[in-house]
Amino acid sequence: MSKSSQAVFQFSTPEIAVERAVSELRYGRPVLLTEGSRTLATLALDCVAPSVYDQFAAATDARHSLLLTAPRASRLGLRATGDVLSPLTGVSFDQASRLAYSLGAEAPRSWQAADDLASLSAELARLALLLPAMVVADVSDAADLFAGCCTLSSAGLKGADVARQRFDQVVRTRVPLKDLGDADFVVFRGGLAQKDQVAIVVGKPDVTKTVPIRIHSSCITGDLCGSLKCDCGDQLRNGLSLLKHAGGGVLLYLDQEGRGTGIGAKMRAYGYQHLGLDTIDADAELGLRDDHRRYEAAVAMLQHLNIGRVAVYTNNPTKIEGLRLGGIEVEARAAVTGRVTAENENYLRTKTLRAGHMMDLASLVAAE
Ligand SMILES: Nc1nc2c(ncn2[C@@H]2O[C@H](COP(=O)(O)OP(=O)(O)OP(=O)(O)O)[C@@H](O)[C@H]2O)c(=O)[nH]1
Ligand SMILES: [Zn+2]
Repeated sequence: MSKSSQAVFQFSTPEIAVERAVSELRYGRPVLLTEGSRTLATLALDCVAPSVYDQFAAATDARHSLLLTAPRASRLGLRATGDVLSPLTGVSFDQASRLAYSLGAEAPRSWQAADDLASLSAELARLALLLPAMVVADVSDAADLFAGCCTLSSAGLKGADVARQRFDQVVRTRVPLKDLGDADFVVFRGGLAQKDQVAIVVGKPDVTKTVPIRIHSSCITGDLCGSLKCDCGDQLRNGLSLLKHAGGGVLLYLDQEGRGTGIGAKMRAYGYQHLGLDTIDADAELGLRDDHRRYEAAVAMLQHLNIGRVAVYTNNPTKIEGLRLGGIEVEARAAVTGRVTAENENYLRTKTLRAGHMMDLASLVAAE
C-alpha cells in the first residue's frame, strides 16, 4: 500500500488533551498548562510521590507554590476573595500536604491571590477526581526541563466543555427488579471521561407527555452498603418505587460519587465528619466546594430517550437548574425522602440549612 493512500489517524480534539493530562496527574506526573507565552507546570499533591515533589522543587529552583482554593483558604482563616498561592520554598512534601488538606493546619505566613492559570490547575484536579491541592510553578523560561510532560492549553481545557454533552447509547437491556417488575437499563457512554452512565426505565413511560424522573448521584456507601450516614439508599429504592407508581418513569443513575468529588475525597471528608465537621465544612477543609456535580450527562441521556418534559423527584434545586440550563422543561417537582436516623440527621439538617435542599426535616423526624 502506498503511503499516500494510507489513512492517517489524527486524534487531536481538545478533550483528548484534557483526558491525557488528567491521566498524567493521576499517575503523579507534572502537566504543563499554557496560555499565550506563559507556561505553568503543575502537580497534584494528592497523588504525587514525595521524590517527584522534590524533583519538581529542584527543577523550578524552589520557585514553586501551593494553590489553596477559596474554600480551603477560608478554612485556614485567610482573608482572601478567591484562590490563593502560598510559596513552597523550603517546604517539605509532608508540610505542603498538611497545609493543603489537614485539619487544624496553621495558616501560611505568606500568600497572594492566585492568577487564572493557577486556578485552572484546580479544575484539572477536579476532573481527575483528586483533591484540588496543586503545586504550581511558572516555567515559561524553563519549559525545556519539562519537555517530556503532557501539555494542555487553557483554551483546550475550557473548550472541552463541548465533550461533556456528547453521549452515545451503548446498549438497552431488560432487567427484572425486586418488587418493581421489569426495567430497561440503558447504558450511555461519553462525556469528558468517557464514563458509562445508566438510565433505568421503569415501566413504559409515554415520552410525548411529561415523564416522571429521578436524578440519582451514586453513593457506594449508601446505595450499595446501606450506610446510615446518608439517605441515599432509601432515596434510590423509594425513587424507583415512586416512578413505578406514577405509571412509569426514568431514573438517571449518575456516576457522581461524593457530590462529584470521588470516593477518595468523600472518605477523607467522612474522616473529618467523625471529628465533628458537617458535610460542607469537611469538604471545604479539603479545598472542595459544596457541590461539584454537573448535569450535562443527565440532559444528554434524556435527549437520547426523546424526553423533553419532566416531573422530577428531588429535594435539590441545583438538579432542576441543571436540567433547565440544558433545555429540559421541568414541569413539576416532588420530594423523595428516606429514613431519618441518629447518624444522618445532622447531614440532612446541613443540606436543608446550608445547601438549600427543599426538605421538611421536622415532619420527617416526627414521622419516625
Ligand atoms: N462529599 C460528600 N458527598 C456525600 C456525602 N454524603 C453523601 N454524599 C454524596 O452526595 C450525593 C447524594 O446524591 P443524591 O441523593 O442524588 O443528591 P442530593 O443532592 O441529596 O439531592 P436529592 O436526593 O435529589 O434530593 C452522592 O453523590 C453521595 O455520594 C458527604 O458527606 N460528603
Ligand atoms: Zn449517600
